[in-house]
Amino acid sequence: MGVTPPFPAILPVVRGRPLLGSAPEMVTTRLRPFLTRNYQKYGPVYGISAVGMRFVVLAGPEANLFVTKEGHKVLRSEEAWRQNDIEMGARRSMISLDGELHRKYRRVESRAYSRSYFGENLRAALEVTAEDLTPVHAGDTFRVPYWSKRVITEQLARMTVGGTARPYLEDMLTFVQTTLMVTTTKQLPKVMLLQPKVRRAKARIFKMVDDLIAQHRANPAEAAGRAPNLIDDVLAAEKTDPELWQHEDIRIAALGSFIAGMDTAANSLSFLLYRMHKHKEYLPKLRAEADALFAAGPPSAEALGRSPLLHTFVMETLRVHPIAPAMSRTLTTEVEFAGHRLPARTNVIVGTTVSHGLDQFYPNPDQFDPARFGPERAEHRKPGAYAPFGLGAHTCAGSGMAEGLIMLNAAAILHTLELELDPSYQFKEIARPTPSPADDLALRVVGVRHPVSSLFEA
Ligand code: HEM
Repeated sequence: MGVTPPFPAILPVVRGRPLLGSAPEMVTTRLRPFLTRNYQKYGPVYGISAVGMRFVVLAGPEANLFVTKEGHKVLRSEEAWRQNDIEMGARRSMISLDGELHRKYRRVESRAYSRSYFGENLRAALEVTAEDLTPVHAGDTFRVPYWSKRVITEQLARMTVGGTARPYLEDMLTFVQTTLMVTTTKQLPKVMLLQPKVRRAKARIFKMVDDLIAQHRANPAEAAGRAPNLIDDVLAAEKTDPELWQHEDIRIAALGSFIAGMDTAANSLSFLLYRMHKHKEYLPKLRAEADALFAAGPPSAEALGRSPLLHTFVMETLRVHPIAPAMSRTLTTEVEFAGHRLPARTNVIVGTTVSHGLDQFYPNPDQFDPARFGPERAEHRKPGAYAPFGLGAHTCAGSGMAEGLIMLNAAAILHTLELELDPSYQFKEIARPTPSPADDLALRVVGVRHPVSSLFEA
């Protein structure tokens, strides 16, 4: 981050703790309630400081509408993500770019993250789910966060880069989580990147991706008679614009689905599994939907999206447990927002999910209630009310893939297993760096409802 201009004179400023400022509240598990409390106290714009850094928060529906309309003209992503590129050995990546270059990268990379691409590769994703459900038996303990990470990471590997992440799961988690916690959320000191296990993980992951890139070069999709994936798309772009795509940039692009999608989608799936079994009155209906989905073999992506209760459950889970509660940006120019003039170079935090906790949109917002998203109430439809996938130019490029994977895995679990949450379990969240249920979240396998093979049988 660059030098932060002083706060404008009349801006309300949150009083933080001595030296630390509001840093302890900026951990991702505490950020949304903190930004929401201060939105309710000060309105849509206020200042906060954290260990000597100043940020201006733009929050609530006002901020969401402002970013949607004006964000591409006045907000820059580079400062927030540059350190991550450097640590990943790249010159640039989709998320750290702005303007025309960002649009170019996004055009190339987003096809392999899209809903339709997910639909074309659904069977490959379901094969991974099946592999990881097969060893589960009645009486076992189903470790929710571990199972979700293992399955989603492998699904992303097979679908987006045509490889396997099985031998690299621990390396992938160690490298990506530590790097993001140092460079992006800044909750760990830089020295953590020097730990031997992080350096070893980085070397192994880079080798895995470099080998995949080499294999794709040697066997282009068309010649090999297979459908192109993310690496093929990037290599095709390199051919037309070699200066834009040097090896390091291709490598970070190939790692993109893991950096952006592994923890985000897995943690959301874990929250969903927790919610489905905590609010167990919904389970009979959820199981009936899942059984109908698999009645004639694997469902289509469209059928998954049309499952009314499962879909609203996912939406409500993303409202209550958004894994990216806010976005970090820099103002490229002076702007006027909610009656305040903010100078160029101001570090802003856009509290995109503050609206998720406001009574004006979601009556009784702390209550988990999937019916909010049903056609009668559609509480999320009001402008600026719902943004679990961010807003503006950098809105999640993988939202279609994420929703598809989360719903597919949840439906397959509902169809095959009867799981139960211990009623005495005390739910805890951790920030690594995105919010996740704590590692001890587990469900008891009461029984097997249908064999895993039934996921594929017509
Ligand atoms: C429920 C799961 C997910 C959530 C809630 C989520 C949320 C987000 C958010 C909020 C952003 C914007 C970050 C910012 O502006 O600073 C983002 C960006 C992005 N996400 Fe996701 N994400 C999820 C899963 C995924 C998956 C599975 C993929 C890919 C396989 C993915 C790929 C991306 C990419 C490539 C970007 C950068 C887009 C750009 O810079 O233009 N995400 N995501």
